[in-house]
Amino acid sequence: MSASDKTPRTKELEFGGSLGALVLIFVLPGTVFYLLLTCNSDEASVLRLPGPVPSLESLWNPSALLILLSWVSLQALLYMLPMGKIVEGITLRDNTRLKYKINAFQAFLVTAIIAGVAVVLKLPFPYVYDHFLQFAVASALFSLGLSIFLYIKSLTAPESALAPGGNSGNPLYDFFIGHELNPRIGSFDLKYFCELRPGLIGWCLINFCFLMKEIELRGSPSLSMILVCGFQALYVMDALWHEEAILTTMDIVHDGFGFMLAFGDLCWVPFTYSLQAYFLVGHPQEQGMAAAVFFILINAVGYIIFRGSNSQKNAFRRNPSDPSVAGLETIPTATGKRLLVSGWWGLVRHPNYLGDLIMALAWSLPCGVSHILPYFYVTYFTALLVHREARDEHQCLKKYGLAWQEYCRRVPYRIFPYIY
Ligand SMILES: NC(=O)C1=CN([C@@H]2O[C@H](COP(=O)(O)OP(=O)(O)OC[C@H]3O[C@@H](n4cnc5c(N)ncnc54)[C@H](OP(=O)(O)O)[C@@H]3O)[C@@H](O)[C@H]2O)C=CC1
Ligand SMILES: CC(C)=CCC[C@@H](C)[C@H]1CC=C2C3=C(CC[C@@]21C)[C@@]1(C)CC[C@H](O)C(C)(C)[C@@H]1CC3
Repeated sequence: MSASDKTPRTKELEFGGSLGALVLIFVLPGTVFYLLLTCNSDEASVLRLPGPVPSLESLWNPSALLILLSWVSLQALLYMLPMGKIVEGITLRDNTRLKYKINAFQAFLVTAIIAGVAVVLKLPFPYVYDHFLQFAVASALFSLGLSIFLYIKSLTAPESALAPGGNSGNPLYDFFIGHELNPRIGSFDLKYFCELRPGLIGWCLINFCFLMKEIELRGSPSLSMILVCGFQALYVMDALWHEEAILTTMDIVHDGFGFMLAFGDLCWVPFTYSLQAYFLVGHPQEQGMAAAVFFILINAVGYIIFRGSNSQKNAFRRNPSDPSVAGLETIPTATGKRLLVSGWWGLVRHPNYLGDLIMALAWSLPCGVSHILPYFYVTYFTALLVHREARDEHQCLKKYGLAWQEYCRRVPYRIFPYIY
């Protein structure tokens, strides 16, 4: 291996370095349980402590762990089935390119058919609502176990396979960010698998279980529940349909696979992103048709900006002469790549984040304005994307230098036009 193949030491630590990583390892699971316990209480007030801490016995349910393991195994099986195409990822440090299976959307369809059969067989979907906290505990333990396995595995990985963002030499920090970039067992890519399948498809299934719980309690699903489940299902299906696009995201290209993404993908996403539907079961909200149309319009505006900008950049990066982007104004960079300065990417520097945030708001509005809790997602997501934008900005400045400065001059706003 030549010296340039080796992953250099990570010098600039993010998230407050190893102390920040230590705090987040406790704060992230703590937040999940705080939110779920609050949502379970009658008042559902984030400003009050959610009553007594549940006993350990009430948090632990071997059946929940067994169902979770069966779920992950089903998704792993669907991932491995010989369906879908194979594509290559970006070029790695050792000049190789990994191959990835593109079949997440098919996995979703098969899962939907299995769920449909389970409805006909009258399987007890509301069980997930009744034991939600126990599922969250099982999932948190599973992601912790996976992160420990990933860190131990990374200790025997070649130096070129380590993540540029998670090779600081500090075990705690590297455990949190992820030490190895693309950990694989044979051709099974653990990070790529976890990024979209068990968590995102699981999020949709959890929402569906909550909808079934509403039917059990009230005879039919509420309009609010239908809107929340519909909006979020559209978002998940969109992500699965455009699976190939995640191969160029910073999660796949820069961050390793460690506690942050393992916990994020397998516990944080399914158990906090489903909070609106969880809230609606215990705190029903009446919404009229006019309000529903308004929420659908907001979601549609967000989706058009999100999808339009992501597709524009993906088309441009794949082939700058593609007729859909060939007419757009660009600026050259020293790397040979160009930057778009018109179209969606001329509006703000992260139009895809703007669209994502508008959709996030549309997912909370059907839950009414009496509680703050259903607005957790849009609040957290704003913080996540502002932080993510700063990380990306830093990387782009390093990568493109003067050209990036010129882009910032031409497109002064980061996410919100004329505001930020
Ligand atoms: N729901 C959720 O929890 C989350 C959703 N997301 C969503 O994921 C999607 C992907 O986000 P993310 O991975 O953060 O990053 P982006 O898709 O925004 O990609 C950023 C990269 O795009 C390229 N780029 C930036 N500006 C330009 C330009 N003007 N012209 C051409 N290329 C440009 C640069 O890479 P290069 O030049 O090297 O190609 C830059 O590093 C977003 O829609 C985001 O909202 C993200 C995080 C969480
Ligand atoms: C607070 C915490 C635990 C941080 C971990 C962050 C993760 C939850 C997110 C990092 C990037 C993500 C992406 C998606 C989900 C959330 C995480 C994993 C994503 C799969 C959602 C669907 C989108 O369409 C997407 C595919 C663009 C997106 C990719 C990034």
